[in-house]
Amino acid sequence: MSDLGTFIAGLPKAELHLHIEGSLEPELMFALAQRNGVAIPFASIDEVRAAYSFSRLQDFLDIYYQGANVLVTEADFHDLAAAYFARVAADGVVHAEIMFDPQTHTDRGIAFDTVIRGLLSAMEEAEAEHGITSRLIMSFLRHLDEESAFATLAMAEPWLDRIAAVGLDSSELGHPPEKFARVFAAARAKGLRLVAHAGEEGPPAYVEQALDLLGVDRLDHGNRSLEDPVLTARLAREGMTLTVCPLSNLKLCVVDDMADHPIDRMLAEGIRATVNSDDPAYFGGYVADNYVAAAEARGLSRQDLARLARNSFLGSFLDDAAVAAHLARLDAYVAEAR
Ligand SMILES: Nc1ncnc2[nH]cnc12
Ligand SMILES: [Zn+2]
Repeated sequence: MSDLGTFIAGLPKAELHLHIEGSLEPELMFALAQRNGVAIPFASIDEVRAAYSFSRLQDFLDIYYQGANVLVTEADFHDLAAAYFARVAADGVVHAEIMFDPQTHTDRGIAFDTVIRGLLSAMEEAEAEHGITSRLIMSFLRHLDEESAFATLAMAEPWLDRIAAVGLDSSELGHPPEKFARVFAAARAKGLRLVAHAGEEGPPAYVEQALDLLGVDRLDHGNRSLEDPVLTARLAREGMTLTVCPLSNLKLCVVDDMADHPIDRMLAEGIRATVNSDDPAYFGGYVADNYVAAAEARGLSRQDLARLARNSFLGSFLDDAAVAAHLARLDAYVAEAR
């Protein structure tokens, strides 16, 4: 590993933008397809990987929802999340706030309880085995209607003490945040934190809606905010965390080239940007790979990388004491590496 790679792998960090269904590696997809007798339209693992070529978000989503069909039992959800935690333990991840999409599973007859029990047991194990703490974010699929989101929130009722936040993902264009303003208000009233994807493919106006109509605590992606200088200044002024995903942006053509990635511009504008993997099994890398790709393409310094890791704790839903402890460990690591 390069010096840069070694520094990044050891840098304590939180991952704040990770869809657990997007960490389904082709090897596990095949194993689960066999275990559950589910047919998949691929003859080999190489064929699966060859299909991962996308020119927009929707190309990816079509394949991602198809892949999720192999997830059936509580053990499947457990194994999926356990594989993620084992993998990112090597990436310096000490805390992860992971999204799951209940509707992807409940709409095909899998019980909400099956999904969440599997994920929660893997999260408990990850803390014991890898020292990684984690939180759950329940994301609503924005291509579905408000009624379906409300039904999902109702299913989550017995589990609210184990869910940190709700999120909003899937096809952005044509599904503005305003469509979910009432569901987000209801989630807020139940004590949940709020995050939403906005400004990945959607315009700056969608980011404004996420802030003003949903009242999000954190913004997923947010790239297109930079098209609007007033919005850019507002995000910086309000200390809004952006969970940016460089390899995802490249794979989904949000940027044409990593050399054009705006991560350092976000930092220069004073935005609390973080680096995350989004759907690592589909986009060619886990969180440390995202730091390395951005650092190499944009010439990020160790100071920039430490800033990004620092932002990941500041933008997390951990309490102040836990954030302070992580920051102290991060500072010690950076001082030691000098
Ligand atoms: N990058 C992304 N954007 C929107 N929805 C998603 N679901 C999983 N990954 C996503
Ligand atoms: Zn995402």
